[in-house]
Amino acid sequence: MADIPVLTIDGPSGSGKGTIAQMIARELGWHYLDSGAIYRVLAFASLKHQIPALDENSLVQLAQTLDLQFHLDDDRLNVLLEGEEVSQQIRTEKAGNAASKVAAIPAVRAALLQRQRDFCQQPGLVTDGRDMGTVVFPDAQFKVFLTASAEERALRRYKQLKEKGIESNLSDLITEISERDKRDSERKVAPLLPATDALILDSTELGIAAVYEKVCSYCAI
Ligand SMILES: Nc1ncnc2c1ncn2[C@@H]1O[C@H](COP(=O)(O)OP(=O)(O)OP(=O)(O)O)[C@@H](O)[C@H]1O
Ligand SMILES: Nc1ccn([C@H]2C[C@H](O)[C@@H](COP(=O)(O)O)O2)c(=O)n1
Repeated sequence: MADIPVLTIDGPSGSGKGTIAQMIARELGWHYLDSGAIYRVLAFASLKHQIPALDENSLVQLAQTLDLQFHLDDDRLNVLLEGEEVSQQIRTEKAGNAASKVAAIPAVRAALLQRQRDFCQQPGLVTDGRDMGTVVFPDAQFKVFLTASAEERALRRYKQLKEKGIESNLSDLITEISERDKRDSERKVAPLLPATDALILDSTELGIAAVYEKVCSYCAI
């Protein structure tokens, strides 16, 4: 793993991690891991298999055996659970919150660690999440922590939902995002935190193209 280049992009929900990570993975032809999607699929699968939220042993067993596939297309990431397309279902705010809750269980995180590391293959890996630079790939050559104000991130989510024809309430989104930030940042294991050697980028005032340019220049692409 040591000689495989890895770029980690961590940050809170809606900061633009996935957008930038996918752009760079496509540009370089590197593998792409959306680690948040794993937690989202796990939460979704636990509902599908009717596992009670407090049944940690069953959740861990599900995490160990989760039948999950990712395919990165030209314009989106396709996610399959047990062969069934779930890309849209796992992207709701409800699914994000459910993911944040299962992700706070230390044994669940431990069960998913090697699965994430297995994505590290030649010619390289771009990955986004909360603990990619701190826990999963601590030796990554390039680490970015991408952030933005909660208001700006909620506004991005509001526009994203509107484009999909889904009406939402901006102040509810700000509340949901802030609550998720708090849970992800305050949990005991692998909290949302910049790695000490990460480039910290605040994108509140930056568009996608400007963030992409800054990350490319940091990685000397
Ligand atoms: N710098 C930016 N300026 C404006 N809009 C942006 C910027 N970066 C991303 N967006 C938009 O914000 C929305 C959320 O972006 P994205 O899904 O990449 O965030 P994320 O950090 O991966 O979120 P999550 O953690 O919830 O998966 C998308 O609609 C995306 O197009
Ligand atoms: N490395 C990761 C990635 C994600 N999570 C948890 C916490 C998030 O709120 C949730 C959904 O992630 P998203 O798709 O919004 O990036 O999953 C985590 O704990 N660690």
